[in-house]
Amino acid sequence: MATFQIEGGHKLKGEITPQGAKNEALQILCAVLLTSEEVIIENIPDIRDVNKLITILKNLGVKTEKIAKGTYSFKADAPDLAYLESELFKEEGSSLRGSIMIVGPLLARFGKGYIPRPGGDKIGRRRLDTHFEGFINLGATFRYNKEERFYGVEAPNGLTGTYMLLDQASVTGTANIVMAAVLAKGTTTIYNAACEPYLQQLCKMLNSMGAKISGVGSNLLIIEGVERLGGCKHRILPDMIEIGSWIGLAAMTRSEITIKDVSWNNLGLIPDTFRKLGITLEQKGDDIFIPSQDSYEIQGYIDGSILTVADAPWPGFTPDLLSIVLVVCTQAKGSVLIHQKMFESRLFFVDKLIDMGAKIILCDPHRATVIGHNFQSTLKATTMVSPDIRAGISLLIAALSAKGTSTIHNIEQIDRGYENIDERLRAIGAKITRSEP
Ligand SMILES: CC(=O)N[C@H]1[C@@H](OP(=O)(O)OP(=O)(O)OC[C@H]2O[C@@H](n3ccc(=O)[nH]c3=O)[C@H](O)[C@@H]2O)O[C@H](CO)[C@@H](O)[C@@H]1O
Ligand SMILES: C=C(OP(=O)(O)O)C(=O)O
Repeated sequence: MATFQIEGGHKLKGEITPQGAKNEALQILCAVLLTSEEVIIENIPDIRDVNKLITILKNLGVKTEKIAKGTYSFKADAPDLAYLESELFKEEGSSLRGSIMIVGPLLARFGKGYIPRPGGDKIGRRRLDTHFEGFINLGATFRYNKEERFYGVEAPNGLTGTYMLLDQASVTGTANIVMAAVLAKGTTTIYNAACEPYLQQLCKMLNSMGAKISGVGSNLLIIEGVERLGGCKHRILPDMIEIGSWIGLAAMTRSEITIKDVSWNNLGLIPDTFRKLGITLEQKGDDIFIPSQDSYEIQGYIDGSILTVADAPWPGFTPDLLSIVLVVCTQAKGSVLIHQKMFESRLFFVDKLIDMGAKIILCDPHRATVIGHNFQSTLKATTMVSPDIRAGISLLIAALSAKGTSTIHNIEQIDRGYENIDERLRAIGAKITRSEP
């Protein structure tokens, strides 16, 4: 386990540029399997999960070339499907969540797709029913080996378009079904589709490869199947979760930070949610400027009741920023209810914040009330273990605002989704040291 040592209590200052979006990159990389032609992808973040998926693609026989930092060329003209039945695949495929999205493209193009139970954050139950029900609706047969926790779908005669109403607006589930449907015979209609910017970007990419998807950005996608897809060039959007993390970091450390090139039009409710916590954000071109603020006051509702920040499928507020909002509230003026509706175990990390002196009541696994200190009392440094990626970054933000030197173990969790984070934060004045085991 690698470790960060963080000397907290210092103001930061400067500019930070967000990396490419992790969750978009995972979808886009899987889509390269849909064509035998060259696909060039720009702004790929250099993070653990993405690098693991690139390794899986390489082992699947996809020709991969790094052209420049963040830019790769992929050509899946002669994939080695035998890898899907190897022990190596069982190990590699289960090490991240995003690997599940190779199934749809493989099924569509080669008539079969396999996957071991995928990894990702342990933040509650993470079922895959939506994915497989979608493939079955398109005509695939499904099998699951319970002992090996290995899933398989097959459609030797190809897939056929149909109408389907998803049981939930699953992000990776929608991406998987869309990637299967683009090569199916006839028309597929997907209602209750997820429509995060990650998915909008995936659909744009697929359309540029020759797919016929309409309704992009809504929860009703209509896909007219085509026989083949060609190559394309695609650029990944800035990571909105990183952007939200840096807003939280600026507020908690009372720092003046400019977040560069954020793609404002794709941030949805994120800026306004932080504004409701009293944080000043200014739009300057396509940048976000956050001035140094000695205090930020949580707004109540019009009727005077206490603000709730809750997650919801897009265009609702993303669940991946709730842990960060929670930590920011520990130093706000006022109180808030954080309601994490999607995941059952994502709020348990608040114990660590309580140890640091934060005033938080964990009402149940989904809800926590936070009573902010308004900087009248600083958090105390401590030693902690990062349980998941977003708790990890939240604890790092807490440590940077705390008095004294904190230690965070298991920072591999943070490295899953934040590129070179210690170096980038040191560049704006953070005192962080990494030690490898
Ligand atoms: C690699 C990747 O892209 N991971 C993201 C993806 O995971 P992933 O695609 O795995 O998450 P899903 O969208 O499938 O579901 C997330 C959770 O929310 C629940 N759920 C989902 C939709 C819904 O309408 N109602 C509902 O209760 C699901 O049961 C599940 O527990 O989307 C999640 C939800 O935005 C994000 O946290 C993850 O960062
Ligand atoms: C939950 C997350 O990731 P994953 O789905 O890859 O576990 C996340 O990015 O916050």
